[in-house]
Amino acid sequence: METWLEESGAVGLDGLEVADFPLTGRGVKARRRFKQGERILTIPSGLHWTVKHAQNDSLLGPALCSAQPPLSVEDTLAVHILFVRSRESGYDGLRSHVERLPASYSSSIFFTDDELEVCAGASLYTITKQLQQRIEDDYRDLVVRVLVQYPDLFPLDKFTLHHYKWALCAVWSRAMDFQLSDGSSIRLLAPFADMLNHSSESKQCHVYDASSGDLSVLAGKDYEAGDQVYIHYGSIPNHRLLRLYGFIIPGNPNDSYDLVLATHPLAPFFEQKQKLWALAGLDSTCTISLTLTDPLPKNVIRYLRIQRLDESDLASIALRQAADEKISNSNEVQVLQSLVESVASLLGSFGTRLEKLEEQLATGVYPVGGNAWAAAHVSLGEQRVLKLAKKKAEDLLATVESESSKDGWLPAPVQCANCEKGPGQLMLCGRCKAVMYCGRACQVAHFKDHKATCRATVSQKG
Ligand SMILES: C[S@@+](CC[C@H](N)C(=O)[O-])C[C@H]1O[C@@H](n2cnc3c(N)ncnc32)[C@H](O)[C@@H]1O
Repeated sequence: METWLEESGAVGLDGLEVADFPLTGRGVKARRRFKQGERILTIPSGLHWTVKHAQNDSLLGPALCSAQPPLSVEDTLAVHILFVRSRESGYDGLRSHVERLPASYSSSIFFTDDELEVCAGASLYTITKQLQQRIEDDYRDLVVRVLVQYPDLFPLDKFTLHHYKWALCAVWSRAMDFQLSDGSSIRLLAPFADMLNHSSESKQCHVYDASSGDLSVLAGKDYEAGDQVYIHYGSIPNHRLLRLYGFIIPGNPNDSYDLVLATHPLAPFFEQKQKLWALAGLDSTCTISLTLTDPLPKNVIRYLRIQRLDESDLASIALRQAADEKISNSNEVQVLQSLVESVASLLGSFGTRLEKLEEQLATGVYPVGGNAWAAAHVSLGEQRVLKLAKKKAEDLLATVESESSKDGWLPAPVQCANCEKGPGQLMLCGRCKAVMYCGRACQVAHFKDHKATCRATVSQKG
C-alpha cells in the first residue's frame, strides 16, 4: 500500500510507519521528530474513497447510479469496499488498502446477546438492537435494489450480511467528514491516514483542501522518533465509541446519556405546545444529551415546562421567552418531580446497577479489553450521568419548593381524589400514577370522573 501511495503522489510516508502498540493495537509510529502543527502526511484526492470515486468507476458506477432513490453515502462506500475486495484482478492500489483493513470489528453490533446484556438499560443497548435490525433491513433492500440486478459484479457469497456489516464498520471507524463552504459535506476514507489511532490528548489534526480535494494530517503535538502519532476523533462518549469504533476509554470524561423526550399527539393542548416547542428550538420528540459536565441541560427543563402546561399556564407562557424561566410554581414542581421520578425509573431499568458494576470491574469479573468489559464501562458511564441528573433535579426541586412555601404557595395536599380523606395510607392510580385513593371502593366510585384525565395524563407522559 505504501509503495502505491508514494508512487501516486502521497507525501510524508518516509517519516511514518505502521506499527503495533500495546494499548491501542496497530497504529502509526513517527520515524523522526515532528513539531506540533507540522504537516506530516498528505494523501492526494485521487487516492481517496468517496461517493464520487465510486460513481466514476467504469464498472461499479453504472450499477450504483441505477439505484433509485440513490444509495446512502455509507452504503455506497461499503459496496465500493466490498466490490474492490471481491475483484480478482485490477484495482491493485485500492485492493492493497482493503487488504490492510482489520479482519474483524468489535463494534457493539457484533456483540452476542450475553455481552450486550451487560449494558441492558443503557442507550447503547437499545440503539444497538435497533441498529442490528436496521442493518438487516438495509441489507435486504440493497440486495434487491442493486446486488441481484448485477450478478456478474456482485457475487452474493462475497456480499453477505456479515460482509456488509464488516464494510459498514470499516466506514464508521475510518471515514472522515468535512463541511464545505457551500454548506455541503464530504465523507472520505484516505488510505494510511486511516491508520492513525485516537488520543484525547491530541488536537484536531486533519486539513481538507477543498480546491484540490487533498487530505493532510498535522502533528497534534510534538513527537519524538518512535512515538505513536495520534489524531483526535472528537469528544465522543463511550456508547458512541463502542458502536462506531469498537473501543472505549475507561472513565471517559465525555460520557453521556441520550435522553429521549416525547409527547403523545393526543395529549391535551398538543398543537399549542408544539408551537411553543418550535419557538424554543425544540420538537415534540427530541433527544437531548445529558453529560457529566451538564447532566441536566436547560433544554430538558424547557421541554418539560411546555409538556406540563395546563390551561392557565398556557395563557402566561405565550408572554414568556419560550419556557426559559419558571412558568408557575405548580408547573415547575410538576416538571421537577416527574424528572426525578423518570430518571429514577431509568436508573432502575439498568440490568446491573452502578455499584455492582464498579465492584465487578474492580474484581476482574469481565476480562479487560473484552466486549463485556467494554459494555460494562458504557453502562457505568451512562448511570453516572443519570445519577448526576437526578441529584441536580432533586436539588432544583428542593429550592423551588422552599421558595414556593416562602411565597405562601403550597403543593396540593395528598388526599383521596374521591372522598378527599388524607394524608394517611393512600394508593396511587395504577395507570396514570397522578391521583391517589384511600381504597378500592373510592377508586371504583371515582372512575367515571377520572377516566378522561387518566387517559390524557398517560398519553402526556408518552
Ligand atoms: C481509524 S482506525 C485506526 C487504525 C486501526 N487501529 C487499524 O489497525 O487499522 C480506527 C480503529 O482503531 C482502533 N483505535 C483507535 N484509537 C484507539 C484507542 N485509543 N484505543 C483503542 N483502539 C483504538 C479502533 O479499533 C478503531 O476502530
